[in-house]
Amino acid sequence: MPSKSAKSNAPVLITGGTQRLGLAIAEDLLLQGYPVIVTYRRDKPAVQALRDKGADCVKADFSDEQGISDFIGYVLANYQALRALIHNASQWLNNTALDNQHQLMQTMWSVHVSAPYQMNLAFEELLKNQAEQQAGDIIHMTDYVADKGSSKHIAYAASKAGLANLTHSFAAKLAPAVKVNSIAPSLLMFNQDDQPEYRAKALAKSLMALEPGAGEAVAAVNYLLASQYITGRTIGLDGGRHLV
Ligand SMILES: NC(=O)C1=CN([C@@H]2O[C@H](COP(=O)(O)OP(=O)(O)OC[C@H]3O[C@@H](n4cnc5c(N)ncnc54)[C@H](OP(=O)(O)O)[C@@H]3O)[C@@H](O)[C@H]2O)C=CC1
Ligand SMILES: Nc1nc2c(c(=O)[nH]1)N=C([C@H](O)[C@@H](O)CO)CN2
Repeated sequence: MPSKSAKSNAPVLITGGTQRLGLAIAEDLLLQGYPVIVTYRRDKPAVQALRDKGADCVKADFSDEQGISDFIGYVLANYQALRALIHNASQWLNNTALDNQHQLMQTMWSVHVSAPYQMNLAFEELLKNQAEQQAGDIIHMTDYVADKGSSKHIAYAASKAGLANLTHSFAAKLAPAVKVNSIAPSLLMFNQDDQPEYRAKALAKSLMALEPGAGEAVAAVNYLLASQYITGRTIGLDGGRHLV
């Protein structure tokens, strides 16, 4: 059973929950006593480690329609309620990541917009089924560049803007049983292959000029889960980048 701090024994579903921010969120919620479902694409040690902690780890690729449909079918066949749905899965593709620009935009749209859109619709009743005491939650992990754009990640930024727009529509559609919010990070965690020059430039983009780590995202998720009132809003985790 979940700890006192966990308001419901319905699971939290985190897409892309086996590395970096998603993994940190999944591990924190497991420690609080929430049941957790995570999705992953690539096998890695964290998958078994999460299974050992009781998580349901489901292999799923949201870059195509069948992958999204298969995953939705699995959840509907195996679960009757969800405490929260956290759309974290993402590919940070730059403008030249694929030769075919149509495929690049399709992939970004599929992972960042179509998959969250279809899951939000398909899981509406599951999120409402647990709302006896606490509203259910949908959290969209967007990005600072959803508002500002990105010259090097154009399709990525556009798709994150689409995801941010889903927050407005679904907040209005699902209230008051379900709250729907975005978390819009800028730099939280570098990638292992980020070079010193890139790191220095990235740090200089914000007033705080630091790499805070996954804890910022974990704290923001917990704030939203605990709130009775916030919906249709975006929490910016960007170190004051908008004022630089
Ligand atoms: N890290 C940061 O500083 C920032 C992060 N964000 C956002 O926060 C979220 C988490 O960031 P971060 O932890 O760095 O994310 P990652 O780049 O580490 O990706 C998270 C997960 O998404 C999964 N994923 C990728 N493509 C697909 C796909 N086609 N179908 C299903 N799953 C997929 C991956 O699964 P697998 O590993 O199994 O392939 C991966 O584990 C993302 O939405 C990101 O855009 C925004 C701004 C800054
Ligand atoms: N899916 C991902 N999206 C983003 C990542 C990432 O690693 N995976 N990283 C960033 C950067 O940190 C950027 O915010 C600062 O350079 C953006 N999105």
